[in-house]
Amino acid sequence: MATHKEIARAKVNLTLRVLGKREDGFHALETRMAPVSVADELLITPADAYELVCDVEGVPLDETNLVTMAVRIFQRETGKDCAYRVELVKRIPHGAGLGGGSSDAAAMLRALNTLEGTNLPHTALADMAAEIGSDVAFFVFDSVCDCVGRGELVTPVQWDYKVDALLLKPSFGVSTPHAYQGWQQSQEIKGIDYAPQKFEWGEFFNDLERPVYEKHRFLPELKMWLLEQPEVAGALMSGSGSTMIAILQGDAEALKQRALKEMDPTMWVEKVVIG
Ligand SMILES: C[C@@](CO)(OP(=O)(O)O)[C@H](O)COP(=O)(O)OP(=O)(O)OC[C@H]1O[C@@H](n2ccc(N)nc2=O)[C@H](O)[C@@H]1O
Ligand SMILES: Nc1ncnc2c1ncn2[C@@H]1O[C@H](COP(=O)(O)OP(=O)(O)O)[C@@H](O)[C@H]1O
Repeated sequence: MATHKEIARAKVNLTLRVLGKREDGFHALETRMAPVSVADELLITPADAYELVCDVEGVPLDETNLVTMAVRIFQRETGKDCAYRVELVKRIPHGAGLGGGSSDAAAMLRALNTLEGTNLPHTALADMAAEIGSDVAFFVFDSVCDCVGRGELVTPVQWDYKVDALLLKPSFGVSTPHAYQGWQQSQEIKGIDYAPQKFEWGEFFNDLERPVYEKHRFLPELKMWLLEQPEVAGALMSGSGSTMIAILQGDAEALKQRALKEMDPTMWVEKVVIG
């Protein structure tokens, strides 16, 4: 059988409201998430036993990899062998708030559902996904969704837009648990704009900016710098960071070159389409 290719798109959070801490330690959320055009790839070939390889260093290749977790849950729930060699081609940076690992896991569930001929509905895959992580169910649908609960209760929404954006990620990442832990005690930094931004496609805000900006002062500086640039219609941190989303109203390349020169030459910068 030929190699099966599954695309795992990254996400951004267009809105993220933290409602409070739950008894199980997770935080209750309301978030609208949207896929973006930057993506990892899973190249899947039949083999004697399951095996995972990756083209970049630093991604765990043991049972903690979210792709492997997806395989184990699928095997348990369906009784299938899932003997494949999976080549993971990483293009989504990690610790970025772009959900790379979560998207890889959901892509693996979608691929197994096709390759093993199980034809499970998205809702059944989303139940498996929720065991892996709060964000994973969203990636099963691979479309704009409103997510509640701890993020795992997902409803696809009609969203007929294609929005050009520039993603900018400094070389440091942000730990998701740390972002949530700091939420309750955190304060706004004077002079930084946290207010919801309004677009024809909806609102744009993120309650995790407050705790993350307190710890990583470069991020609010980057946001405010972006908001002053003529090419930028809006700017917001994605998820728990450290990626900043700049909504474009002008030339992406000119903005990218200026950001690298004036803010940080080591940033990962990528032009994407949201939606
Ligand atoms: C913040 C968000 C926004 O979309 O994404 P990222 O920015 O990390 O990509 C998500 O809520 C991240 O989802 P995900 O990365 O799947 O989180 P999980 O593995 O389930 O949880 C990691 C840890 O984050 C905290 N956590 C996560 C989700 C949630 N609703 N409340 C929490 O408090 C918990 O401390 C948990 O142990
Ligand atoms: N398939 C995977 N790709 C990337 N990271 C993974 C994967 N599986 C597990 N991880 C671990 O998850 C961590 C968070 O990665 P990721 O989900 O891509 O970022 P984020 O939580 O910021 O969206 C990584 O540092 C890595 O140790």
